[in-house]
Amino acid sequence: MTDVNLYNIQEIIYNNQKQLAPVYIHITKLLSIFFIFFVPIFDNFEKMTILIEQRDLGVEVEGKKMETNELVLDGGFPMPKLDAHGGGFDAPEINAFGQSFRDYNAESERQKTVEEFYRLNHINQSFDFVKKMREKYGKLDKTEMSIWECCELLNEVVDESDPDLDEPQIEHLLQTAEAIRKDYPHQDWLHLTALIHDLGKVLLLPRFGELPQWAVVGDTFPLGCAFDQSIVHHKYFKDNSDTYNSSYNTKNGVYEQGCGLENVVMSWGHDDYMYLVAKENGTTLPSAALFIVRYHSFYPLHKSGAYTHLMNEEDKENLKWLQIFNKYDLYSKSKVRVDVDKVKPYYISLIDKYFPAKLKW
Ligand SMILES: O[C@H]1[C@H](O)[C@@H](O)[C@H](O)[C@@H](O)[C@H]1O
Ligand SMILES: [Fe+2]
Ligand SMILES: [Fe+2]
Repeated sequence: MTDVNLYNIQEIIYNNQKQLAPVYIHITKLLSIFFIFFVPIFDNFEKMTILIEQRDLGVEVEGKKMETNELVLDGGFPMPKLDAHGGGFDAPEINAFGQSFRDYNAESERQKTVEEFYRLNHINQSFDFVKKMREKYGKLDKTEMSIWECCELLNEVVDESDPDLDEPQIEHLLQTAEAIRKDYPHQDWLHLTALIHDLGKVLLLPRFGELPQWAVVGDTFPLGCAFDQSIVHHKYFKDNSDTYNSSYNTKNGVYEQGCGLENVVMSWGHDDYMYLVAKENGTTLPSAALFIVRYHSFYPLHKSGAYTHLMNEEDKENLKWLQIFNKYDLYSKSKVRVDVDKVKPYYISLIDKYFPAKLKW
């Protein structure tokens, strides 16, 4: 009896399987179609999301929206599409103090220090002041040292203009470099650019004349033409004498449309100084790297799209790299420390590749 039942059950299953066979085949076919056609589409949805996100970083240049994901060549350095790093860097929404990044009006103790910084910065940065500083520091007669020695000096430097970070600056250099290295593993020049971009902050140290914070850090802006409304705490320019100089207070001021940023006098600080150091010591870094170092604090341009009428074609190309870099410079700021000894050999090898052993500062 049991045997018969078992046999019957087996037969039922067998018959069912025979009947279901075409259904199974159908399901298998459907699954293959799904994997062949739909999975890549879903994959692209993900990439599209990234592209849209990146488009917000685009800046309008003479009425034309510049896309940061265009494939372009820069001095022989192929520019990867922004989605090439497959997801990439996740920009956090809040900084280490629980506020959104670059919120210059958030109520906090730090906000007061930052605002006071910008008050002094906006009163004192003038066309004449910058001319004098460029001449003085352009001599590079302060000291001689390697790039890594300079990184170590930044152990002692804290930036009062920064609402998002109060760690020693060497942490910031390594955090930026490591974050960009993760997403752009083959662009070693970009890793090194990140490492050196803020080295100019040594101007705060006694050996470099101990300049006040307002002459070293903070966002930068052009002198010799009108101060754009997008500059942080713009109101303090009312006490800057350039505001009342009729040669300097028009849209173009002393410049011509499209003259190129290299002909524009920028407020003095760590960007321009480090650019001078790198260039005069004969770095082999590409022009996009020098552009990043020189204009990374120029938020009115790369974030707000102001002053684009002063750019030339080369600036427009380089701006795309700057906008990629900026994301890492800003959003990698955190309390998570990088293991300096672990990453040091890698950065030393890059320094050897792109810089002489000793530089004049
Ligand atoms: O406070 C920050 C800091 O000083 C950065 O190094 C500079 O590049 C930024 O533009 C500035 O806003
Ligand atoms: Fe900076
Ligand atoms: Fe920075």
